[in-house]
Amino acid sequence: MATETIKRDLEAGITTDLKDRVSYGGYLQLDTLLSAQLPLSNPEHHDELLFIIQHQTSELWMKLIIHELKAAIAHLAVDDLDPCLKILARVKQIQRQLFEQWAVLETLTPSEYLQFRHVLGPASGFQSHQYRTIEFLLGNKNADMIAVFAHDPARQQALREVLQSPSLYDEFLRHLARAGHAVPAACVERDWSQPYERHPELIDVFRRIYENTETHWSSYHLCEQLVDVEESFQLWRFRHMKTVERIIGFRRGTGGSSGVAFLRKALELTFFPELFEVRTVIGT
Ligand code: HEM
Ligand SMILES: N[C@@H](CC(=O)c1ccccc1NC=O)C(=O)O
Repeated sequence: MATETIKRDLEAGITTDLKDRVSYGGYLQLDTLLSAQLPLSNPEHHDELLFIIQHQTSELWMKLIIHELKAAIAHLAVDDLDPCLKILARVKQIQRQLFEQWAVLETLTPSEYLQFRHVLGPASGFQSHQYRTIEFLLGNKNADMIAVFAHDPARQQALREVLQSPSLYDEFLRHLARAGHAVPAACVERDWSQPYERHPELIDVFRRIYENTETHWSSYHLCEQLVDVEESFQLWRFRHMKTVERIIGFRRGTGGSSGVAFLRKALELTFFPELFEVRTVIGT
């Protein structure tokens, strides 16, 4: 039998002269991106690159989530629900990428991680300003969280500004008030930097929406998108906690917290409490 060569020919139309033109690597700033992985272990530990890239890809996706959530908030502020719905559908898919990515890091064993953990010093994901920005944009306001950015006043100020602005949920409630729903005045105007307090009156607002879906279709759809986003966020937190548990057990974190116990407490936090509470009462 004749030997068959497996080869794809370059088509005549394929551009090969990219001098002074927009190229793949140039457009994407790949020199910058791919030179930003600098393991600290010496001699370099094989698995430190995995650790760095898992974090960097997570931070890139977080950058996009922030971009999208800020746009969603701006659309809600002018009662533009349709683009907001589309954005949240995208955010949900990015979140899926983020929580499914834990499977990659979970191939790191405790033995491997402990061989380079010491190079991390006091660094910790607790100091991720993008993660904290997302939490604030979604409405988990906690001024104490910005203390760890004291070494970087510009970042700390940027976070303070997000802390002091209405969250996605705040803007949704303001929209509902403008649309004629009986939203308590305390939800429409308040000190946005304070933690959100649940308002039982809102359960009736959401009950009306969930029991009259035809009349309130867009709001109903948005409620469900918010529930998706919260659930995806919780799945990320849960998988982070389980990954940490299997890699460092119940050791303290490099950031100084109790570790797994601290992460587990975050699972009790909720961004949109009334949207979960309404589920118990509709149809009753
Ligand atoms: C071996 C892998 C990892 C371990 C052992 C680990 C461990 C921990 C621990 C113990 C904390 C609590 C704070 C502390 O005392 O340090 C924490 C917080 C955090 N980590 Fe990780 N982590 C890992 C990977 C990641 C990755 C890949 C990300 C993605 C960006 C991440 C993001 C975060 C964030 C955002 C927090 C703050 C969570 C909160 O405030 O509730 N971690 N991590
Ligand atoms: N807190 C982790 C260290 C850690 O995971 C970490 C260290 C530096 C940069 C990001 C990290 N990721 C998440 O916390 C630990 O206690 O091992």
